[in-house]
Amino acid sequence: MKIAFLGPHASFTQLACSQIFPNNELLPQSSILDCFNAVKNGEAEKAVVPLENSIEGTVSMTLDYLYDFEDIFIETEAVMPIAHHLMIHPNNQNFNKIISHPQALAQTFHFRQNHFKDIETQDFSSTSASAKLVAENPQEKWAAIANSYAAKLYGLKIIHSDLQDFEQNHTKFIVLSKKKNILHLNIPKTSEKTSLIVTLPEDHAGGLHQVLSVFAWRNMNLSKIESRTLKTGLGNYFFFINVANEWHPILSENALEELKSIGAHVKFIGHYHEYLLEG
Ligand SMILES: O=C(O)C(=O)Cc1ccccc1
Repeated sequence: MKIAFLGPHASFTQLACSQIFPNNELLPQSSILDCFNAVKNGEAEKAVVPLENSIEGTVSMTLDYLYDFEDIFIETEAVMPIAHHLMIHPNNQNFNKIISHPQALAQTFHFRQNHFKDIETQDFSSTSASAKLVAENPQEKWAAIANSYAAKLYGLKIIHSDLQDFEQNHTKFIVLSKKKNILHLNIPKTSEKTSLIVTLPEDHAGGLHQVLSVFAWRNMNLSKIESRTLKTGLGNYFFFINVANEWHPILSENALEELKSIGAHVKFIGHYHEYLLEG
């Protein structure tokens, strides 16, 4: 099976992907958008992308594409511990710029403030892309923030380890597919959930309260609700909602019916299990 992932090789997403799909053909993509498109166009059967980090929060691009793309569903969610390291080309002694994925730069903000306050930073498409760039440009005095596997693969020297600002640093990765399918893996399972994207009909007092009450009186436990801009104007949002309980078919159908009857638009994103990966 062909699996797209946010590459190049040695990204955190690849470390997650190769644990979820150990014996499959992995197709590195240069952006999260390319991962969604690879599934949409049938170039890959599934894709793995990051959704949320325990320090920095949601990867907003992933949330936006879950809203934008028709018929792309979450099949599973996998949580992996994240450790960041600062690395340079072995021919260099020092550096004048740090490059990495914006999530990695954000997760190491305090470390950088304390140790390298005046050093310029630059966002890059992934941590492994920045490690690769440092390796390919020894004439530039650049450092990358990436994982230890990237340091090894691209021949870089780690000069600071474990830069993440909080000891507990985990990222949730999701598996995308065109099928409404539950992926069963042979690794420890932590929970089961359903994801929905809800948009309210119009701005009126109690609109969100009405939506939430649909779940509340059915005793359906919500484990996440996040608002995200619809990009149609300030103050217009969609709501990404996780229902934590098992998805009881009749109760859930009724809930969806009631949501429709109050004028809310509901997009089903997936019913799936959450697994725990190794770091
Ligand atoms: O850039 C990567 O390696 C990714 O896979 C995205 C990411 C960045 C930082 C933490 C977790 C995932």
